[in-house]
Amino acid sequence: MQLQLENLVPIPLREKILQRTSEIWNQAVTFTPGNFVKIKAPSGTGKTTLVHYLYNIRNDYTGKVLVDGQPWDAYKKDQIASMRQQQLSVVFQDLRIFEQLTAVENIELKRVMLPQPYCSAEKVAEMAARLNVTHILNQSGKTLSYGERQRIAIIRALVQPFEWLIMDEPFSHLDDANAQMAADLIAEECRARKAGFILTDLDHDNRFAYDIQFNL
Ligand SMILES: Nc1ncnc2c1ncn2[C@@H]1O[C@H](COP(=O)(O)OP(=O)(O)OP(=O)(O)O)[C@@H](O)[C@H]1O
Repeated sequence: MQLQLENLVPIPLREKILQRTSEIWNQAVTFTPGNFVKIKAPSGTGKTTLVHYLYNIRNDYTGKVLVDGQPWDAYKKDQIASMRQQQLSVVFQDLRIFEQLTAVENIELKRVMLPQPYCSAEKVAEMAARLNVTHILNQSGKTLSYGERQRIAIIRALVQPFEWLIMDEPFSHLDDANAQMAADLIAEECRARKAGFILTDLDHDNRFAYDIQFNL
């Protein structure tokens, strides 16, 4: 799946953005399939806005987000739903854990979405062990700490097939050791699928061998 931006500018941030230079906003950008992409920016400059545009849950922009050469609004709802099941996965900054479900139910919801699950239940258990969250799998979503929610949201994003994984500050609640374990798992899962990712973050980091980095 090819993702491209063509002169993308968020309408609410237009004045602010056009006063400075950005490697993303108001540019022609092609994200090469399979690449590990980092987008770095200080707080409040639009990382979450960009992630929401890429996943097509917000569209208050001028310019275009092109998916396989077509703007998002050229696709029908069922085509977009199918892309989100098969080609595009996401870790939102606000994590979106369903609080009325347990941690493992949050993961299962995504895993069994397809008639043929991409991952086995054993694989989920293995990922949970790697990220040190086995002991909280049956705990209610409501009671999870932010660091636990973040690791559950990462596993949930990894149980489906995808060509692109979009992640908004995915390690913001994790210490360095846990962040590196999560990064190693993400890199392995992306390589297994020959998939790429687009990750936003505040600062420079060496957690991944990034193919390309942009300043927002
Ligand atoms: N729907 C909206 N209408 C108007 N302004 C908005 C809207 N959504 C976000 N903003 C503003 O746009 C700016 C960028 O917000 P965004 O959440 O994308 O930033 P961010 O880079 O992800 O920030 P942080 O690092 O704090 O998470 C902020 O100033 C925010 O207040």
